[in-house]
Amino acid sequence: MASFVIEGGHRLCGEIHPQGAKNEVLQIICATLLTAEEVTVNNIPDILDVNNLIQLLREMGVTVAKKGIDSYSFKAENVDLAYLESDEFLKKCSSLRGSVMLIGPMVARFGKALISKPGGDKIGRRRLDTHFVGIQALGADFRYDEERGIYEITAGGLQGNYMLLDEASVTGTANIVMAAVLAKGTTTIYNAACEPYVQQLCRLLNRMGAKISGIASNLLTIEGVEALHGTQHTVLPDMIEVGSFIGMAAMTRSEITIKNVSYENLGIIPESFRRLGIKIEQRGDDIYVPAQETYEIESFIDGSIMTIADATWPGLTPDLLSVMLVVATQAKGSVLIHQKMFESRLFFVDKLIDMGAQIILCDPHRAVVIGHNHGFKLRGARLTSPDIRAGIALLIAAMSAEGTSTISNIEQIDRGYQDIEGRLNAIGARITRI
Ligand SMILES: CC(=O)N[C@H]1[C@@H](OP(=O)(O)OP(=O)(O)OC[C@H]2O[C@@H](n3ccc(=O)[nH]c3=O)[C@H](O)[C@@H]2O)O[C@H](CO)[C@@H](O)[C@@H]1O
Ligand SMILES: C=C(OP(=O)(O)O)C(=O)O
Repeated sequence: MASFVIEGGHRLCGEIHPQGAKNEVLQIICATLLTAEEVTVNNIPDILDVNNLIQLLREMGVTVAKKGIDSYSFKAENVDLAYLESDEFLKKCSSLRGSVMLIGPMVARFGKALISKPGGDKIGRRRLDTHFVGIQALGADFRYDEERGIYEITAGGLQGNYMLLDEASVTGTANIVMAAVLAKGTTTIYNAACEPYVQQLCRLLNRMGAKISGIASNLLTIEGVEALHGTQHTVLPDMIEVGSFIGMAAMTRSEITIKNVSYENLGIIPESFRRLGIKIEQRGDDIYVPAQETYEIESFIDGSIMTIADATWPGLTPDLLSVMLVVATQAKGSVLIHQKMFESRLFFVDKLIDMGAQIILCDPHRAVVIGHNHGFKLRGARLTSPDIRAGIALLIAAMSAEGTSTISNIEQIDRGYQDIEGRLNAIGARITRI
């Protein structure tokens, strides 16, 4: 298990480039299974979750070629269906949340998918009902094999249908869309998730020959087609990384420029940081964050205390709440952070409290943060990274703290952030991997 040793108190200065979006690329890579032709994907981040998924596809028989520094081509001409039954495949799926999105394409193209309970962050219950109910609505049979602990989905041929999802699940919507593109007839998905990840998937599928309309809304209509063909795709910048860098700049009182952020795809993220009092300037497609000695959390118009809560898109992504919480610890004022979606994502605040932050954890979903307004610096500490976003939030806390901190279990951070210490050290951080 690797660790980061962080010397706190150094300001950052300069430009930083966000990597390609993890949650988009996981969908896109799975979608390449929908055709026997070559699909080239650009701007793929070099991170653990993505590399594991690429490796999994290779082992499934997909021809994967590295075309450039961040470009790969995928050709799923000879998929080894027997491998998909093997314990080895199922074990690998269980360590990777993104593997759940193999179901849609596999059922659509080969009529069968097996999957073990997918991995990912341990941040509370993460049910898969939406995925299975949606694919069942297209005519697939679904069975849970208790002995092997696996889900088995089979279909003689999928048939388009109307469905109203019980929740706007991101990966669930992706799975159903990928199944529906090759189904007979028309599928309508109401209460579909419409995060940029899903939008990008739909655009890719349309370039492959699919007929999807309603992209960016919560009502998707998919006219099934006989087959899909090869194409090219470029992954958007990772909006969670962009948000993480905004928070990092504010917390360390640094002046940085985040390059090529695809501003139009950031939704409410910039405004949410502005509500914490952080100044952000859009400069073309870059975000400039000036050095700020202080930032003051806004109140609501009626004077009541600000709440920052997650919601499905175009609401605020839950993946940035840990970062916003940490940033609030040095703001002027108070804020209620309300993590509605996940049940166990706020427990890392105990570590921030040990570092000197003023936080009241009201319940597993809500924490009140009373900012220090930089009047008191957090203290360096020995920390461990419980999940990817708490990990980056703790890294931010450590970078702003007095003294040296150690963060263990940084594999959690590596799941989603490419060479994070290299990129941050290049603009002034002092982070060592041991
Ligand atoms: C690989 C990937 O893409 N992971 C992302 C994806 O996970 P994932 O697709 O697994 O998450 P879901 O969208 O299915 O749901 C996330 C959580 O929110 C709850 N929920 C969801 C929708 C809703 O309307 N109400 C509700 O309460 C679910 O029960 C679940 O606990 O989306 C999450 C929500 O943006 C992000 O945190 C994850 O980073
Ligand atoms: C929760 C996340 O990832 P995963 O869905 O892969 O666990 C995340 O990216 O914040």
